Amino acid sequence: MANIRVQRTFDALFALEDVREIFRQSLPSGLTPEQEQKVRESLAKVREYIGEIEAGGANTGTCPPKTRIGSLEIRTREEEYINIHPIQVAGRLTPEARKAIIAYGDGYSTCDYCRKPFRLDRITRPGIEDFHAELARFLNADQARVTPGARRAFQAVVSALVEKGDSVIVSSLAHYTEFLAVEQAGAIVKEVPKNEKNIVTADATAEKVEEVKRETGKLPALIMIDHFDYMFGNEHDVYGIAKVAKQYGIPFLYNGAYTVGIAPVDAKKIGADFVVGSGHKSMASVAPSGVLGVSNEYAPKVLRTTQMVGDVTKRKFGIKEVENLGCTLMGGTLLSMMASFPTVKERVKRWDEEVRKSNYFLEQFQRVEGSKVLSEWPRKHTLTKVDTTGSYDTVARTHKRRGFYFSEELAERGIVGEFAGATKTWKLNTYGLSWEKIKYLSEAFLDIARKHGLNVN
Ligand SMILES: Cc1ncc(COP(=O)(O)O)c(C=O)c1O
Repeated sequence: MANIRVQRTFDALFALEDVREIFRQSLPSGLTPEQEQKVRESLAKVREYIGEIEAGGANTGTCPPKTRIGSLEIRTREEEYINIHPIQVAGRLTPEARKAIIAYGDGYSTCDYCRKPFRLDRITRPGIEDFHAELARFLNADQARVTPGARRAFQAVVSALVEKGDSVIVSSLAHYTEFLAVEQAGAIVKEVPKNEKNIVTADATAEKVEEVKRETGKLPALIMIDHFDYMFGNEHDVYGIAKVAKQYGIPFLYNGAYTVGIAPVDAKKIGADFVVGSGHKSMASVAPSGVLGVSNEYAPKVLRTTQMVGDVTKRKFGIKEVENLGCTLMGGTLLSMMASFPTVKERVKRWDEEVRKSNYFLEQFQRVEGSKVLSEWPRKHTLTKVDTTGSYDTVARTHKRRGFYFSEELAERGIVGEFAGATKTWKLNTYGLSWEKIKYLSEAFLDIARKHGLNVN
């Protein structure tokens, strides 16, 4: 059953969009009588829906779920549930970003006032140029660009710096998109082994550099390391690894897919030549979006501009950047990132509190006998891999719904985002939950355990 007020909020927003569409279809001289009539009808609906929202009072009430409005399937997950999905939580939009999508959703909406020199990061209305400068300051990088996802930033850097047959060092917990960027360049990946605590260290990275040098007679062309990996959410020694990279004169790419936008990141302090972030993962932005910070040392290569001239037409393309294929985020994606940015800049200052909440929840979680944390402990991140083989999974073994009983128990309590049916090892992320929700979440896990006869300490 859906929540009446959430449902009607969507109904009202959609009816208002119908009104907007009528204005878009009308001539500059004004509405026709038929259009006037349609506007009146849609506004009457908006009033009706608002009436129902108000009548809901403090008690939200429920109504039959409506999954579609017109042809559009609606999604109310973030409104109706506590979402602990490992990769979704910090990409959740701010209200400002949602409004930005309404205002700038049209395809090339960023280009309304694009003037010479015709490049996205030089557009001043809306203030995209200023945003780029602010973004560079935020990352403490010399220059910044937006990209269609972190993966496209890896691709831009690798394509500029790595030649066919080169080696690129990545972590043994690296994301697959780093592998693909290297593969596309015709190079090969060399993984730094993780230690027994699932951490990638500076020493292990230096050993790998030596190994590559011995085997190929050449230094690796690039080192790319994830500050926090996606498998455990463990912290890796990016500061030490940056020093190793510097000693060998190898460019260092810091993968901040799990930090940029939620935790403070300072390219200069880290010693990174490149900082990559993911908008839809950690910057409250629409997908696909990402950011790339570049040092002045490498900007001439990675941000090189086109020199190509058409042999017949003699056309040239100004200052378009080759690795970025000219412009990147041309509509609602970028505007959502810009609209969320003030919130994002503030929220990174509260990272310690987010980590405290993560630790609090996991302390409670481990009170259920047999529930374990597989990530480093205490937590330094809100993304965590857990093992419930010795607890919730013991119930699943004989339950008629198998592992799905656990997802259903969580959903009944308004919690979603765990891997449905998984009761052995799985991941969760508590980022952005208030203390109230963290306590509710903790209690829900304990409650499910007690209900199924598990021991709670
Ligand atoms: C560690 C890490 N790096 C990079 C990426 C790719 O990010 P994007 O989807 O922004 O390209 C991911 C995505 O899950 C990730 O977990």
